[in-house]
Amino acid sequence: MGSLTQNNLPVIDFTNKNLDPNSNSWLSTREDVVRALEDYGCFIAIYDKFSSDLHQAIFHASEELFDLPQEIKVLNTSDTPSHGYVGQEPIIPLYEGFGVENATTLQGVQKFTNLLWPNGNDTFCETALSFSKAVAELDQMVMKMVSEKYGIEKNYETLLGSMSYLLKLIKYRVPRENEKNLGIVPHTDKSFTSILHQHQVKGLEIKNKDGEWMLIDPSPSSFIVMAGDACMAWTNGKIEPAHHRVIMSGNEERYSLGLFTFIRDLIVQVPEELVDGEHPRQFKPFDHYKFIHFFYTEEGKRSKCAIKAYCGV
Ligand SMILES: O=C(O)CCC(=O)C(=O)O
Ligand SMILES: [Fe+2]
Repeated sequence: MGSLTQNNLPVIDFTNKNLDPNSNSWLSTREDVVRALEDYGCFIAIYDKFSSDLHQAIFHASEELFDLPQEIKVLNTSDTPSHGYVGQEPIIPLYEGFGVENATTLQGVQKFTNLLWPNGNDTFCETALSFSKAVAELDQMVMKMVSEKYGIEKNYETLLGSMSYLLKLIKYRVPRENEKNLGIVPHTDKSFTSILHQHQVKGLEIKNKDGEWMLIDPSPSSFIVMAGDACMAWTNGKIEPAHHRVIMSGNEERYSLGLFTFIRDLIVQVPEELVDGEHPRQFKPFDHYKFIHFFYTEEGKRSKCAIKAYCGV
């Protein structure tokens, strides 16, 4: 168990297992999950909770979305920076993304759908909702394992009550002549956790322990589970987020999806269980959405590690 790797990144199988809490497979998977997150800040989950039909359907829906005219696309706005439509940004000209807030609720997805398709789009709505729910289930399983291992389940349950889910649908176009092939600059996610899913075209690279960039192969049952900056603060630095980037190669446009979790309307604190003489508190209590706003200030963008700059002790 846990010995499988892809380009040196751990691969953890969540399929065909009895993953009831306290079962043997739950406990052994829990060990693998925590080790992977502590060592790499991420892992590749093999997860077949949804069918390959859903995989096809969600990317089909995504193509349809990106084909909308620009004046419709920009209707996808948000009070939170980068949670709405982002496109034609000078530092990442190949990148285009939509944000669906509250994506695990019918209300959230419907709000998005009704905005972009005034006559409705039930297929998009159903597909995006099923996808978000299935991926959120994986996220909750992973973080329950982490919280059990650290003895902070109660604290996690409180966070869970305030969790909000952002679905991002992302497209990278092919670079034009004389344009760089950088899809997205190296970064760590500002989320609590992120789960990425790719469609056919490679491009996602994750930095491993040795500082090498690992290219992650797409597959309909592969999901990249990553810790975000907020998870580092919550775990008092036990789990550090992975640096990742997208590099385009070849002549095909690339589609990807991400489900990002954020904690809304609750001050996040390092659990007492993770603080002792040997492990002093490294982060002050913080508001996750205020942290995101901070990240998009000049000071936030300039900082080497935004979460430490924002609430590090
Ligand atoms: O497109 C991808 O695979 C990565 C996207 C990403 O890193 C992000 O949106 O934060
Ligand atoms: Fe990212």
